Order: sequence, then structure tokens, then C-alpha cells
Amino acid sequence: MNNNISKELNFKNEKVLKYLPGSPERVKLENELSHIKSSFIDIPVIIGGKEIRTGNKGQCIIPHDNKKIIGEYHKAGKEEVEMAIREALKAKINWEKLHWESRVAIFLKAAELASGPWRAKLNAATMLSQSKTFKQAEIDSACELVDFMRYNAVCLHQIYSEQPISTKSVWNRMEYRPLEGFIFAVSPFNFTAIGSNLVGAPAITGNTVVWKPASNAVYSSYMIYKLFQEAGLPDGVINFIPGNPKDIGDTVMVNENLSGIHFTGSTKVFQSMWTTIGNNISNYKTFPRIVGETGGKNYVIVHDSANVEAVSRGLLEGAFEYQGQKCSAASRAYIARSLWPSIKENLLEKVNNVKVGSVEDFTNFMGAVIDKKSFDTVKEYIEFAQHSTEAEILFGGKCDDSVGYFVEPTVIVTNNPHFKTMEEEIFGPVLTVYIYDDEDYLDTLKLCNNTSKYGLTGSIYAKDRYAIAECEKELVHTAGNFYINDKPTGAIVGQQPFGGARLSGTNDKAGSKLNLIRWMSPRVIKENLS
Ligand SMILES: NC(=O)c1ccc[n+]([C@@H]2O[C@H](COP(=O)([O-])OP(=O)(O)OC[C@H]3O[C@@H](n4cnc5c(N)ncnc54)[C@H](O)[C@@H]3O)[C@@H](O)[C@H]2O)c1
Ligand SMILES: N[C@@H](CCC=O)C(=O)O
Repeated sequence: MNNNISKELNFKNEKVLKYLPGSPERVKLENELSHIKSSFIDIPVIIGGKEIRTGNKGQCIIPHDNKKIIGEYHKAGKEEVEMAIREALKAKINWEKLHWESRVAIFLKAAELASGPWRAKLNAATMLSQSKTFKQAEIDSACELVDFMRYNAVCLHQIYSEQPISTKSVWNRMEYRPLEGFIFAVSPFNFTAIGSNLVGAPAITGNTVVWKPASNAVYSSYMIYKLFQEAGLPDGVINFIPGNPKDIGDTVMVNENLSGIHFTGSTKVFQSMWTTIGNNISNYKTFPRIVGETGGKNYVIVHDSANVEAVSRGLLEGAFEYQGQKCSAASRAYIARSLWPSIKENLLEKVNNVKVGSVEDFTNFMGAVIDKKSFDTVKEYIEFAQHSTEAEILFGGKCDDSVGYFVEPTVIVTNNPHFKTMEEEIFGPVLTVYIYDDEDYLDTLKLCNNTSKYGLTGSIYAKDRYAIAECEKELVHTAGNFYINDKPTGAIVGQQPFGGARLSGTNDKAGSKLNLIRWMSPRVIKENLS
């Protein structure tokens, strides 16, 4: 392992392309969409670089066109899971010895490919596999992915540069070793880029990985695997094992060589993983690092000094972009009574203009929710509100899964600040509004603080600086990402490192030095020169 620093790396966020009709990027993306729709791929398990076809298959379905299957994937069984762990441990021997610049070069190459020749392929896969509009795909599978790869390289460089103090007669050095063992990466369906970073962050620091992608996003996850392969990632550094989550998890998490879990997904699944690790704690060779970014019940506070247009736009985009399936999505809003009539009018006008449908029609603002299970869950929440005396559906509420899993953008108004949809993560296009009396602003902040067990994102809209300061202070533990006069979604790598606490995760800030550090075990070397 050689931690010498030999070159400066610079970072600039990837530019978001516009996809105007007739633009080169639009033509490429449209061609790629047609290509994926007219072909069918068979996705193998990939272990130590070898493709394995188990014959036990799952399907890759387009959520907005739910009779259309664009591929099938082979599911890993116990035997493949154990093989993946063995191959990861084998690959680690050479991977961790490789000069750090060689590791970084592979991820910089992957970024370069994703930024250029692979961009349309990754975006088209994300649009069809996860029903993201071109805009939402662009900020995910192009920009965030590229940013993660490039920014991790910069952060790694900085970490390696951080060395202890030495004296004339003592030379102290810090060697940033990867963890001993293998890392289990488990990714969610909703961001292609998150999957790339869940595997990329441990790998760039010299670890090897067993990767279980979300079953409803195997298609785009496979594209990420192929991207890394194209960039020159050696066999076995990342092992791709789609399949039944519990079967895979139960086998991986009791392995004595497990050195860490890099998870993003729901709170419940993360809690169950932590429990499994706890129950096996005397079985491991090292204490596994547990890193997990999980659910949210993200709030928007609207003070009576807020700008109505900014609030309405923030609520529209924050709650309904990508069908509300961002962990950061605005899902509860506390609005000052005096502003409510004008916000209501403005918001309703905006929501009324929202087009929901196939994301292959570039004029649509929303696509479908990810699958039947999610559709049913969201529908149940809406029906609960429809039948309640404590709430009224102000807008939307219709659900139709005959062609795709479509749910209208839905606005609920409740007179109960602890109404079910004010407290629980729905992960769909549902915003619940609670109106408070202007003079109760401070009490409303306390209410917001005590309403949800999550602590991911939140925002305040106000012109009054004292109101903003109160909010910042009172809600200090409610959000790892707090926004002032902005929506609570859309964090950018390097600008707003992302993650929350409470039941929203371990807050290790994906795409930052803090996260990379979790995959390292420093060794200090003191050399006596006298
Ligand atoms: N905080 C963040 O940064 C962030 C980002 C994206 C998504 N999320 C959260 O993710 C959730 C949505 O994603 P999802 O539906 O894919 O989440 P999920 O929890 O259902 O699944 C996440 C992953 O865990 C796997 N899994 C499920 N049970 C498992 C088990 N017993 N053992 C091992 N793996 C298991 C799944 O197959 C999938 O790969 C939401 O709660 C959202 O808030 C959080
Ligand atoms: N980082 C994204 C959310 C990721 C979770 O789904 C955002 O800030 O909107």
C-alpha cells in the first residue's frame, strides 16, 4: 500500500444538460430509450468477473408501462453468495496493494465514461427501470454519479494528505488501510447514483465488495456494474449478486469476515440488519462498520413572512418530483394561517398543471411509482385520509395501475398535526399540510420537532431573520440537511453532503470525506530517528 500524494485533483460539479428538442443529448437519449425497449437482456450474477446464470429469475418491469419487461435477472442463492464472499476476499489481496492512484484512476475513468459516451445509456436505463423523467435521471445517473466518483477521488487525496505531527527525531506517519474482510453494499431502488457510491466508496479506499442491488432496480444497477468493468475495475473487487434480500442478507451478515455494511434504504430493513449483526457480534474477526442512510418524514415550515411563489414552487418540486420517492421529499408542511389562502391558490394552480404519465413523453413532470407493492401502500395512505374526519384531500388522490403504477400528486390538509400522514414515511406523491395560527410559530416548531422519529431533511421559508434563526435553533436535531428558503430535496455532491440522524441513519454523509473515513482503518507508524 502506498499513500504517496503525487498530484492535485480538482473538482467541479458535472453540468446538468437540458435535453432541448433536437439537441444532441436528446437525440442520443431517445435512441437509447428505443434501443432498450426493443431489446431484452438477460442479467447474470457476476462473481469474480464470471457471469453465472442460476435459472432462478426475476423480471425487470417498466413501472409506467407495467406489462413491458425489458430484461430478466438471475438470482443468487446461498452457494453464489458464499462464492461472492470468497472472491471478494481473494480479490482484496491485490486490490489493497495497488497504488491508490491506480484505484482512483479507475473511478475517474468511470466518471469520464458516464459523463460522455455512457451518459445516454445510464439515463435511459434509469428512466425505464425506475420511471424517472429525463430531468430526474440526468441529475441522478449522470450528474450525481459522476460527482460521486470525482469527488471521492478528491476526498481520498485529502485524507491521505492528513498526517500526524513529526519532530526532528521522530517521524510519525498515518497509513490509511482498508478494512480487513469484505464490505456488504445494499442499495435502494430510487437513485442509480446511490448504488454506484455504495460500492464505489468502499472500493476506492481499497476494500472489496459484495453488492446486493434493489430487486426493482437491477437493470440500471447492472449498467453501473458494466460501467465499472469498462473503466477497468479488476474482477472480484465488486461482486454483483441480485436476489432475494433476506436470503442474501442472512448468509452475508453472519460471515466472520464481514467488515462493514454500506446500506441505503428503509429504516426497518436497516434496523433488522443491525439486529442480525448484534446477534452475531462475537462471531466476527473485527467489529463491522455499520453505515446506513434510511427514511425520512421531511418538513417544510412556512412562516408568515415567506414568499408565496417560492413556497408553492418548493412544495411542488419538493413533494412531487420523482413521484415523491426521494428520501428527502417534502411530505409534511406547516403553513401560517395568514398565508394559506394565497399559497393554496398558487399551489393548486401549479399542481393542476402537472402532467403524470410515461416518462418517455418528455413533457410529463411525473412518472409512475416503482411497483405494485409501493402503489398499494401509497393508495392505502390516501384512502385512509379519504375516510378520515380529520383530513380532507385538497387535490389528487386518484390511483390507476391499469397501464403503469400511476398516482396523482396528492395534497391532504389535516387539522391533526399528528395525523398518520404527518408522521409516517409514505414514499409516494403525497403532501400533508397542517395550518397553524401565525402567533403559534414557536410552538409549531416544537410540534414539528416532536412529531417524527426521523431526522433527514427540512426547510424553512421566511424573510424574517429572527424566525429563521429560531427555526434553525429549535429544529437542530430534526434534519441532517436543513434548507433556508429552498426545497428540502436536491442536495449536490460536494455542496450539501447528504444524510440524516435519528431514525434516518448514521449520517455518514454520502459523497464526502466523512463517508470515506468509515471504510478505512488507520495505522500510525512511529519511527525513532535518534
Ligand atoms: N437517507 C438516504 O440517503 C436515502 C436515500 C435513498 C433512499 N432512502 C430510503 O430508502 C427507502 C426506499 O428504498 P427501497 O424501497 O429500495 O428500500 P428497502 O429498505 O425496501 O430496500 C433497500 C435494499 O435493502 C434490501 N433488503 C431488504 N430487506 C433486506 C434484508 N433483510 N437483508 C438485506 N437486504 C435487504 C432491498 O432488497 C434493497 O436492496 C425509503 O425509506 C427511503 O427514504 C434513503
Ligand atoms: N440526495 C437526494 C435524495 C436521496 C434520497 O433519495 C436529495 O437530496 O434529494
